[in-house]
Amino acid sequence: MNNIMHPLLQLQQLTLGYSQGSSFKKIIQNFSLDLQKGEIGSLLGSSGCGKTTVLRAISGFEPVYEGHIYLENHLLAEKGRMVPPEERQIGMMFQDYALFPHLTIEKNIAFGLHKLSKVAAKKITDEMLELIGLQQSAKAYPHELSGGQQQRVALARAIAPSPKLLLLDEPFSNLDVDTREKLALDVRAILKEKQLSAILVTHNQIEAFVFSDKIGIISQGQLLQWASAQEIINSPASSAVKDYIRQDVITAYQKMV
Ligand SMILES: Nc1ncnc2c1ncn2[C@@H]1O[C@H](COP(=O)(O)OP(=O)(O)OP(=O)(O)O)[C@@H](O)[C@H]1O
Repeated sequence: MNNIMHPLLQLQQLTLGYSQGSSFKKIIQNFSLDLQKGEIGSLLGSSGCGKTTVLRAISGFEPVYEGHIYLENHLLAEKGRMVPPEERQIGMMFQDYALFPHLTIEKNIAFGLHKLSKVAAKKITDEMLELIGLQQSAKAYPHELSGGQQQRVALARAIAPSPKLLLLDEPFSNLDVDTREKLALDVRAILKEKQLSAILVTHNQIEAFVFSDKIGIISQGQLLQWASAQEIINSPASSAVKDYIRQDVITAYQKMV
């Protein structure tokens, strides 16, 4: 089956928002994008523009008021219909690691594998430990690792159950600048090695540019452009996009490619 004809994720004409008493506050409007299998996307925008709301609708924690969400052509959400989060096969990784402090690193990674046999879970856990380069820390506890190492464990735990899509909500933002850029590149390499599709939410332009195949620029609940970094630099969809992307980000990106 042709991936181009059937994107992994389709967001079609979404309206998202929150009920406030008897009224409805629209946060996201007319929001559409396609993510292909194996593609890494970012949603980039200033605080409060609605990035997390989109991620929460994809993961199944917020309802859709208009439009449709499809994953591998299966309808996940439309008005009045929500496939529960645990049935979506979508992995998640957040900024606050959310590791279990009383469990060792290997037990944290194996947490989502409880339906598998012990042998099968151990095989995947070992593979994940190798993927993130922390085999030596299997028996350690989270507090014994650095912030960057803890985020690697959070990544391993999120991808161990082989989700169809990984959602990352500002996963690098608690880390210092050097660590975050290196980790963003390491995580990208790991996702590419596993051919995993992902969407990152960030307000950090450099992070979005180095991490993603496609960048979605959101302003005031609207998707201004969904395109590769190079397309956004060469052909910004509007003056708002052109004004939004900082020159130092373009310079840094062009040095890297
Ligand atoms: N449960 C809620 N009820 C009402 N309004 C909400 C709720 N959650 C978020 N909002 C509002 O929706 C808007 C978008 O929030 P969202 O968290 O999606 O933005 P964001 O772009 O991810 O911001 P940030 O980068 O600061 O995390 C904000 O104005 C926020 O106040």
